[in-house]
Amino acid sequence: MNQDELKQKVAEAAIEYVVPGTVIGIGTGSTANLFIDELAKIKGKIEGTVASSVASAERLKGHGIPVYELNDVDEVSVYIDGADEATKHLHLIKGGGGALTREKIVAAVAKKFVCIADGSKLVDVLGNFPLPVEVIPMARSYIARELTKLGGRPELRAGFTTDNGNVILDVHGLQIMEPTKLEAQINNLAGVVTVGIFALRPADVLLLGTAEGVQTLGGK
Ligand SMILES: O=C(CO)[C@H](O)[C@H](O)COP(=O)(O)O
Repeated sequence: MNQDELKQKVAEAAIEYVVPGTVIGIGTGSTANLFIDELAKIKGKIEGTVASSVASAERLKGHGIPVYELNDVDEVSVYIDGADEATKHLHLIKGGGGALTREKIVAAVAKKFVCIADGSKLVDVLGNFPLPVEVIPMARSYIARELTKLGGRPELRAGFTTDNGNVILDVHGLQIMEPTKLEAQINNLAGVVTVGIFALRPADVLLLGTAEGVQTLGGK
């Protein structure tokens, strides 16, 4: 099976985690897109969704699935999203698609976070994938210097602006041995909006698409 087929398998498997009659949090990226397409088949069973990006909101609306503002919603039963890297501890790197801040907000609100990914995303140590950091534009140079002090090689994501009007620095060359510590450390830098480490609020469930089938890590 190729990567796209594995993504399709986990997108289908994630439907089991949809709680009928509730608002579902929807992530961003190619795997999340496949999940949206699956969700469309059962759209009558949910109250609606909140989306972690403008792109996902558009796709949901295209299927006729209601999309609410997060501020108008009291509860999100489950958040379903992809990842760029994941460990067996369910720590993640996210933000390859640039939606990390809204993804982290919806994940924080959700009662359960189900991460869906093809098996190639499972790693022993996070950091091979360049770590995205969303930064207020005026702090870009300062944050780049601070990230260099932490041992990384930050690169501005050229020509890219987030849905929040900010820039992204992709940090190469980090071996993230202590994800919760580094997440807090980078988040504490003045001018950082969000770092793409999801460890302080890890996934609750990780569904991995493999040639042998969908592997489930974490709780049900
Ligand atoms: O964090 C993300 C977007 O900001 C995505 O979840 C991540 O980039 C994985 O994307 P894909 O499902 O296309 O492999």
